[in-house]
Amino acid sequence: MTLKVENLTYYYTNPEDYLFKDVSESFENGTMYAILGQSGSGKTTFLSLLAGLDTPKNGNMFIDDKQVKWSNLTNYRKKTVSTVFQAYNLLTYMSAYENVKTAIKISTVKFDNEKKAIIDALQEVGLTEDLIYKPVSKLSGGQQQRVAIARALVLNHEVIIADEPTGNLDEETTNQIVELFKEIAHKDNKIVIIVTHESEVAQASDVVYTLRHRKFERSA
Ligand SMILES: Nc1ncnc2c1ncn2[C@@H]1O[C@H](COP(=O)(O)OP(=O)(O)OP(=O)(O)O)[C@@H](O)[C@H]1O
Repeated sequence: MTLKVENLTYYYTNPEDYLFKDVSESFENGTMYAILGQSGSGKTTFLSLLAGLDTPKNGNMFIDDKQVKWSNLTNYRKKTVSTVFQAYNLLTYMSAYENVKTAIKISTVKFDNEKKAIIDALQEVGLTEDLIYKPVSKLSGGQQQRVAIARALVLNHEVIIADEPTGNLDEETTNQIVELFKEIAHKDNKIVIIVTHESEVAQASDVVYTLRHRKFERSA
């Protein structure tokens, strides 16, 4: 699958003050992408367009050659893209199992064996059985991020987007989470796009973009 953007332009209030203009890039499955850039350069804004959470001032987005309608992003969010955040955004009073189950409940995905799908996703991210029924508030940051990744994986969407997913984690845990994202791209054949300011994440990625001077530069 290819996720393609064409002439993407975004500004908040003043068109002269655009964050980026006429960005045209393609994202392919089996590939991990990092997006770097100074604070305030517009990385999260760019990601919110790819995640179907906001619409650009101009430009188009395509899945393979099918145009995504900006006027109806619900379908795109339900079927194509899953997002992982820096602050995990889990329901902390619920267990890992229940967090993943809730994601299924609010989606359109149906499983013959839902319990197996949930446990498979939690095992894929390396959570052991003794952890998956505890409230996630009792888990470490790295373990909580694994739950958030399992929640994104269970729906089997083609595009996994992550905004500073290792921003709250120590170096060793960061490396483990980066390896996990790499496996998701390379073994599960997904498109993985990560906004980061960390060099470990960029070094592990197949392609690195930097948002600099309001332009995207590709450096790998
Ligand atoms: N809702 C908004 N209204 C107006 N300006 C905004 C809004 N959200 C963000 N901005 C501005 O747009 C610019 C880009 O913000 P964005 O969060 O995309 O940057 P970023 O590169 O992700 O930054 P960081 O690395 O600090 O998270 C910033 O100058 C920010 O202040």
